[in-house]
Amino acid sequence: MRLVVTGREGQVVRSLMERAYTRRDFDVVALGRPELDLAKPETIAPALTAARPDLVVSAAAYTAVDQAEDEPDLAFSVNSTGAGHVAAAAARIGAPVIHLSTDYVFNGSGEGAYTEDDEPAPRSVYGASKLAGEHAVAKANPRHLILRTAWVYSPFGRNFVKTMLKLAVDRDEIAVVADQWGNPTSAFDVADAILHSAATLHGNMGFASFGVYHLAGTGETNWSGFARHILVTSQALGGPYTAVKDISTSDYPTKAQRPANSRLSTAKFTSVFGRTAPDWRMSMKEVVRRLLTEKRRGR
Ligand SMILES: NC(=O)C1=CN([C@@H]2O[C@H](COP(=O)(O)OP(=O)(O)OC[C@H]3O[C@@H](n4cnc5c(N)ncnc54)[C@H](OP(=O)(O)O)[C@@H]3O)[C@@H](O)[C@H]2O)C=CC1
Ligand SMILES: Cc1cn([C@H]2C[C@H](O)[C@@H](COP(=O)(O)OP(=O)(O)O[C@H]3O[C@@H](C)C(=O)[C@@H](O)[C@H]3O)O2)c(=O)[nH]c1=O
Repeated sequence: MRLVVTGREGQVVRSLMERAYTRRDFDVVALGRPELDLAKPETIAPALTAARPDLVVSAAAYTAVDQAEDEPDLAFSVNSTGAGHVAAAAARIGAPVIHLSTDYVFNGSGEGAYTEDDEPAPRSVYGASKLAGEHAVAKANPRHLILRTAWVYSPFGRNFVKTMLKLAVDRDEIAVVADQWGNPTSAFDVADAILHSAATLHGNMGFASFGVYHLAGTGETNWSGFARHILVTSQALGGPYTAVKDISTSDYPTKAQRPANSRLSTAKFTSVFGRTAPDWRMSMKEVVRRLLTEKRRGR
């Protein structure tokens, strides 16, 4: 089965390439700029058509949450218009699309974990552009899976785990918000879920499983708890450690507002696809171990 994925250097794209490398049943092709530029709609259909996908994975996005507040037009053109064109091109080729979205579509005032039936109401330009992207994808290609994930980390690109390990080297203490709750998710677990759901869709194309799903690491924490666990794990593996101080959102002003609660219920994905992402602490340990090993090897 040939998967064509948008983006080349993103966390999820690189994790997908790595996970598919050892599998005979998947051939993954990554398309990035300049041949596929989500901000240039005219590049999208030709690049996707030439790559001959059985299924398209729409993983590229404008992900700079604070910067998006200053560049709303670009964020919407990439995350909404561009995503819509990807889904439309896939439909014309006859391919389903798996599109990635975010917990930041919710406003965070809810109490428990959000389900797919809860009403999104984004607080940020990034969240609003991703919600508009969900609508554009669903309209352009009825054969879609929209996977909302959260707090993604990996050995690749920019993410919270890498930031904390870097800050720990020369800070005596890191102050981190303790009043925003969610589910840290390894990009490798997202990649595994994409491969699993792609195989399910391919094996049973008439199966009514298209729609919106939540897919995140099992277990919840806040950013401060996440930071503390990263650093304790790093210390246990011989890496950098520093203390973490709990602060509140008002002590850490940012351009974009983030939800106080963006926990995602993954029950629907589990019940339809028969799979649950591992506990976030287990997956995080593997990523920290790999980052420390790569650092020791000078990579
Ligand atoms: N990171 C997170 O915490 C979360 C991410 N998500 C969603 O998951 C998906 C994957 O995220 P993640 O892997 O972390 O993203 P990254 O930020 O790691 O990578 C984004 C990718 O998108 C590419 N890209 C950006 N703009 C364009 C463009 N105009 N045309 C083509 N490609 C472009 C980037 O290319 P280049 O390398 O050239 O810049 C990069 O390869 C996204 O849809 C994101 O919204 C959802 C929840 C959490
Ligand atoms: C670096 C740092 C961040 N923070 C806070 C700011 C913010 O509230 C929270 C997370 O910060 P970051 O900016 O690293 O993460 P952020 O860019 O908000 O991460 C989001 O990215 C997008 C793409 C998503 O889709 C989301 O699911 C989510 O993962 O931690 C601290 O309190 N102290 C710190 O030293």
